[in-house]
Formats: sequence, C-alpha cells, structure tokens
Amino acid sequence: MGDYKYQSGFGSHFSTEDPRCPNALPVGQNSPQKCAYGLYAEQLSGTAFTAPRTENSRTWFYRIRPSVVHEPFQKLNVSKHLVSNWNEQPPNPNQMRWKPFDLPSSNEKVNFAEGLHTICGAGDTRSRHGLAIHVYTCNTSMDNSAFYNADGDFLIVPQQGVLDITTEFGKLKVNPNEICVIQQGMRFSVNVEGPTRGYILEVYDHHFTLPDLGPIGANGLANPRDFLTPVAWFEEKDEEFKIISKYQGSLFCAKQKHTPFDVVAWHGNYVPYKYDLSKFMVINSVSFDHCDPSIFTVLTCQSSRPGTAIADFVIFPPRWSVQENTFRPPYYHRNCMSEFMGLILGKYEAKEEGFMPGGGSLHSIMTPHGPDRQCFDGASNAQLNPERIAEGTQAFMFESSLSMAVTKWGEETCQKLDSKYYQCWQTLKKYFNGKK
Ligand SMILES: O=C(O)Cc1cc(O)ccc1O
Ligand SMILES: [Fe+2]
Repeated sequence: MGDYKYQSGFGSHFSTEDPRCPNALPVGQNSPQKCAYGLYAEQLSGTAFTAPRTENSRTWFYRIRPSVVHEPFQKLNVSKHLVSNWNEQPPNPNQMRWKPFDLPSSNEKVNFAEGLHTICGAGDTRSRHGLAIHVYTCNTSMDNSAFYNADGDFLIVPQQGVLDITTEFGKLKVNPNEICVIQQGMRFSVNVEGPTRGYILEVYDHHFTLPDLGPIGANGLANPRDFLTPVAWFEEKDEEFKIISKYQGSLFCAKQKHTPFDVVAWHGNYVPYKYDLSKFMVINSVSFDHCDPSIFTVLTCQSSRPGTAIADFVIFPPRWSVQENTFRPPYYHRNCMSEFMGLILGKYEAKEEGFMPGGGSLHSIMTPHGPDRQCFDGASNAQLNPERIAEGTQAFMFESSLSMAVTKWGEETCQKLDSKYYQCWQTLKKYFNGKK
C-alpha cells in the first residue's frame, strides 16, 4: 500500500525521491558530473524549450539507465482498431448512440494496449492538431510491457474496473469516478483485475489545463489541490521488457533487457495526475434557466482561438436543482461543437432510457439533439421543488471544436450502434395553440 502515495497540486513543481535512496536528487543543479547512487540524469520535455514560462513543462529523472538503452522499434500489429485515419467511412452527420461496448470474453486475454478501440476523431498526428476518442476494453495486465504515446496526451476515464498504473513517476490507482491524465511521452503500464472498460480523450495539440474561472473567482469547479501525482517509486528488474510506442498513429515495439520503471528520484512540473470527480465543486443557476454545460468543465485543452477548445472534459455530477419556472433538463440544441458523451454510472437526465453505462453518444456539429419525449413531457409538467438530481450517477462529455469522423469500428465493426436512436424524438408532440 505504501506504493500509492501522492503529492497534491495542479501544475506544481514537485521534487520526490524513493525513500530507499535518500538524497538521490541533485541539489541546486540538474546535471551533476556524477549523479548520486550512479544514476543517470534524463530530461523529459512536455513543451518546447522556449514555451512561455506559464506553460513550460519538463521533468528531470534520475534513473538506473537512460531510456535510450533499447533495441530498434519494430511495427506492431496488435490493436488493429486503434486508428488515426479519419477517412475510413463517408461523413455521417446523424445522431449516434452506442450500447455498452463489449468487454473481452473470459477465454481471450487482452491488455490495455491491445484493447484500445478508436470511435471517432479529427486532425492529424503529424501536424500535431486534433483529437481522438477511444474506448479501452481489457481483462489482463500489461506484464513486462510499457506504453507511451508520442502523438499527444491521454485523459483516461475508467468506467468499469480499477486501473493500477505504474509510471516512470510512480504508481497511481484509478477507480471508476476518478480520471487520470498521462501526458505525451510518459511511459506507463496498466494492471487490471478482471473485465475493465473506459474511455480515452486523446489530444494532439496541447496539454490539459484547468479552465479560467472568470467571475466565479479564485476557487471552485475542479480545485488544483485535488489533483494527485505519484511520489517516486522504482523497481530494479533486469528482465526482458517491451516498450510500446504510439507514433504517428501506429504502434511500434522496442525490446530492452530492463524495466523502464527505474526512476529513483525526479523533479519537475511535467507529470501524470489523477482526480476524483466527486471532489468537483458544482456551480449552477439558483434562480432560473438552464446554464450551459461549460459550468461543469473539469479540464480543457485550448485551441489558439480564445475560449474555443480542442476538447473540454465536462461532467454532469450529482447536484441540487432549484431553478424556478424553468425547463430544468438540457435544452434542445444545435452546436458549432461536436459532443461525445459517455456514462460512467447511473442514468443521464436527458435520456433515462437507451443511454447506458459503458455506452456512448455522438452529436456532431450542428446536428440537433436534446431531451427525448419522456424527458420533455416529464420535466414540462414536474413540480419544481428543490431536488437532488443525478444522485449516484456520472455522465460526461468530450466537447470539441473539431468536426469528428467516426471510424469503421465505431460505425460498423463494434455492432453497438443503436439504429433506432432517432426514434426517441419522433413522438414529440405538437402542442401549439393548445393541441394535445
Ligand atoms: O446532453 C447534451 O447534449 C449535453 C448538454 C448538456 C446541457 O446541460 C446543455 C447543453 C448540452 O449540449
Ligand atoms: Fe448538446
């Protein structure tokens, strides 16, 4: 249990040493002529050297061997459903809803890296602009292998099963209703117990930041101190290890004869982190009307257009609903952004039927959507008492300014697309001029 210790703070500059090697961090400099304990110094850069100071991120590792000690990368042909080619299918603007994605059957062994399936995305890994949305389904640990993504950052949303993640920085345990972010280039290995499923938002452009709070003030939404980063932890294992790289959308594997989790001490502000969604401080209307869901933004990856995200990670947490004279559920909507939604637990207020934990939905740019018939009729006639809503539930949205394409796996191979989804709105009645 001692392996799971965290340091708190978003964007903090941390310094940490595995307690087995006190004073492993050099004092007052990064590259001493000889490091303590015979360690190697290695920098991991998360931004250009010259990025503005407010964004600049890097970490210094003090490790048993530098990462460069590996055999050449070879193309790997697992995860054939992990794609970054957005031209597999013709464009499709329809509302889409997926039933829960299948978990691997008990007679096949699939690990996290092998169980990545891309649903939709846009942009290009080479010009480093865009995003991808994946689902992972696995049942086996990544023994003696580690994964890193050269293309961007992973925001991982477990839906079923705990992720026990070993990183170069230390160990993270991530439960459903928590999320973690593993940034570009960081090596990690995922252990699981039993059938495991979740969602991944991958961004190519920039790293995730906390949204500005504007008039909300200095506190609220996801508070920086609730983000947790592991303390240094290392293993000394001189065994065959596989390093799996996602590079320009393809997977590669390099062998080496030692563990990559050999970082004895590190310092820096380029780190993996986790966050418990139940810690989110919810702000909402206490008078009338339905606020836009941006009030529920946990993390954002901004584009260069002010206020316009490559992707926002938004949640719909349990909360009080108190608005008067208001249709309280989400409004009918056409959006210049793409909205992918998933459900971790429970039910989503606008669609009590058909949208299930482990499934998903996509409402593409300018495609109309909103409450189904049942929700509209219920909420239009409900007594507007103060009410706890979304109790025991957690829905989320990945919202992007990019126009996403759905993959062949998402549209066909997974066989989870609900062809009847559109019907949930077809029975919305005409009430004009008192018609029943
Ligand atoms: O269910 C959706 O489509 C997401 C959503 C939620 C909300 O509260 C307001 C607008 C919106 O797009
Ligand atoms: Fe919407």
